[in-house]
Amino acid sequence: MPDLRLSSVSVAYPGLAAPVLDIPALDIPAGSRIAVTGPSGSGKSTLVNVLAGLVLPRAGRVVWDGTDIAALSEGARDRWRGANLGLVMQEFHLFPGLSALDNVLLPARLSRVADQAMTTRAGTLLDEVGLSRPDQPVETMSRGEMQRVAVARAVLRAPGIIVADEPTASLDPESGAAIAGLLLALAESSGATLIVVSHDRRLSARLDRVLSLAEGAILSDDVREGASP
Ligand SMILES: Nc1ncnc2c1ncn2[C@@H]1O[C@H](COP(=O)(O)OP(=O)(O)OP(=O)(O)O)[C@@H](O)[C@H]1O
Repeated sequence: MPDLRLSSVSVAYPGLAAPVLDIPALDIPAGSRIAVTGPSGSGKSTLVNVLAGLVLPRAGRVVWDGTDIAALSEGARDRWRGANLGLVMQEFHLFPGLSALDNVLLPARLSRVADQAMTTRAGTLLDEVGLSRPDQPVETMSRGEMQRVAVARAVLRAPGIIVADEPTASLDPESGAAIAGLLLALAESSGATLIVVSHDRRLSARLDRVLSLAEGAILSDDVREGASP
C-alpha cells in the first residue's frame, strides 16, 4: 500500500496573486484514514485534485510510494490513477445513457481489466450502497443515488488509495452514515489509505486524523489518540 509525501507543494492560478495551496510538507502513511476540513475556498478540493494528479502544482513533489506523480507524463499519470486510486469527486462524472452497473464497470472496461468476478462485485457493491436497481439509467437517478453509484465505481478495483470529495454531501443523514461506514469498511478490509474531504462532523469523527485547511495552508493536523499511524 502506498505512502504519500508532499514537499514544497504550491498551486497557483493565473491572475491570483497568492497561491491557492501552499504545503511545505505533509506525510500520510499507508493505511491512514484522514479527513480534510476547512471553510469554503480553503483549498480542500485543490488538495485532493493534487493528490490525485488531476491538478499539477506549479512547484513541489507529490510522491506516492516513491513515484512523483507530478513528474509523470499525462498517460503514465492516467495509468497510475487507474491502478491505484478510487476517486469520488464532487461532480460524479457518470455517463448518461448507461445503467448504474455499466457506469460502475466502465473504467475497468476501458482499462480492459473487467471480468466476470468484477461484474459480480459491481452488483454486490451497488447492493451495499443501497441501490436495488442496477439496470436503472443514471440520468433517471436522484443526486444522492448518483453519489452512491460514484462510490461503488471508485472502490470496484479495491484501490490502495480512496479519495472522496464530500461523499455524503447529497445524502440524508442516514444514507450518509451508511456510505461513510461502507467507505471505512472497504478501506479497512483492503488496508487502503482513505482521504475524505467533508464538512460532515460525524464522518470526520470516524476517521483517525483531521487536517484543517485555511486559505490554502494547513491550519492544524490532529491525529486522534489511539489511531494507527
Ligand atoms: N481553475 C481555477 N482558477 C482560478 N481559481 C481557482 C480555480 N480552482 C479553484 N480556484 C480557487 O482556489 C481556491 C480554493 O478552491 P477549492 O475548490 O480548492 O476550495 P474548497 O476548500 O474545496 O472549497 P469548497 O468547500 O467551496 O468546495 C478558491 O479561492 C477558488 O476560487
